[in-house]
Amino acid sequence: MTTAAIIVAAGRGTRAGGDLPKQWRMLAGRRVVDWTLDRFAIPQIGHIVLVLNPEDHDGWAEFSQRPLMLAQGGADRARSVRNGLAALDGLGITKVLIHDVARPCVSPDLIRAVLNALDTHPAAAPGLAVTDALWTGANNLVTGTRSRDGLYAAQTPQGFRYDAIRTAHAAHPGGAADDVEVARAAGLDIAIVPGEPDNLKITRPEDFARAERILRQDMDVRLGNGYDVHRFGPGDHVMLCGVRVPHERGLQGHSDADVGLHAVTDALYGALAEGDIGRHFPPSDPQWKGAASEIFLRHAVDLVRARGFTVSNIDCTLVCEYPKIDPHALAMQAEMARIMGLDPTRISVKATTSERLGFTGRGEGIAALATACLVRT
Ligand SMILES: Nc1ccn([C@@H]2O[C@H](COP(=O)(O)OP(=O)(O)OP(=O)(O)O)[C@@H](O)[C@H]2O)c(=O)n1
Ligand SMILES: C[C@](O)(CO)[C@H](O)COP(=O)(O)O
Repeated sequence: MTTAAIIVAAGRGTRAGGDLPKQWRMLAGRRVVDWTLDRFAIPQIGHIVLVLNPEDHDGWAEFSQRPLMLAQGGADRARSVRNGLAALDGLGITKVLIHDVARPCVSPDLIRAVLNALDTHPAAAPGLAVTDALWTGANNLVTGTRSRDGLYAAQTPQGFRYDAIRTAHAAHPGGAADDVEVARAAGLDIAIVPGEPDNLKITRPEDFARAERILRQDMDVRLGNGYDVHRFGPGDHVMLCGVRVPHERGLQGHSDADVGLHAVTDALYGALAEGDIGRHFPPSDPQWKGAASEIFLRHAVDLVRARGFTVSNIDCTLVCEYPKIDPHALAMQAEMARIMGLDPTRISVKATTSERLGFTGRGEGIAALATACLVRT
């Protein structure tokens, strides 16, 4: 995939106030950075570079575990962008989008419109035609008027043919407000794509409330549940939530019989009203014999993303007397987070016995239940 997005997130957000730089603050239940990154999780984009401030140690630790590239921020926005562009060297990138982390309400439609415009132009960016009358002023008095004709408010993502913007940034003396300014200095033609009024940049404290209203207005929340059971048989380990757990017996099944991953996968399909694992991976099909259940979970997560949803959280409960789950629960959480490309704090793995009652109580098998919450904005 030769299209990349650079999300510049190294600023300090001084105008927005607050205890943390604005990208790390909560907005409609998630951090600003999470909203923005999710907007770019579309099939057309193959690589995402997140540009982080060297002081944001927790961010570096967290995002280095994710399927993302990281680059170090510079002293100003333009230098952060340059570092992001350099991180993409040698990957054969043809188109690149450059976006402010502080614009979490950007729509996937706008992202696609900018990308499409790059088929016919070396550069393209969203601009919002100015509709208000314009004045000059001083000391709270109007000192003049200006024509609004031909004026646009600049937005991001700004899109470029990669080689052209890499060369343009290398030649620019610095101090540009945005990448369009850099591209213009290099003589590139820049197409204006209609911007979106909701694609605001969080700049001042009051912008958080507006962004929150925008993100909540179209929120679509879906819940799904999953339930699965596998019977014990011969073996020396069980696969549970992606982790190999030593045990005196194994679980029987057509695949690797990972009852935990199956319940989570079914919860995701359920939330999308997309049936269950059996519909997507029929047990009658020999190619799934002994298959790693990670394949099923990845398929469900890809479907979630293709439908425009993100996984908000997962809660999985394993029901068995033995093996004891507690010593493995953190590894299971980490493994599911890896498979699903999620932060581990969004995934819960817990276990209960059934007080020696029923088939799980008699040690005949293991059951798993899962709930998934999906969100589309
Ligand atoms: N050295 C910098 C400065 C800014 N940015 C990013 O550039 C975008 C637009 O900048 P702005 O809104 O000005 O953000 P801040 O610089 O964080 O805000 P402020 O100017 O209020 O401190 C933001 O996503 C910001 O994180 C960056 O990556 N590196
Ligand atoms: C790039 C930009 O978002 C275009 O509107 C903007 O210029 C960056 O933020 P700043 O407030 O100008 O630093």
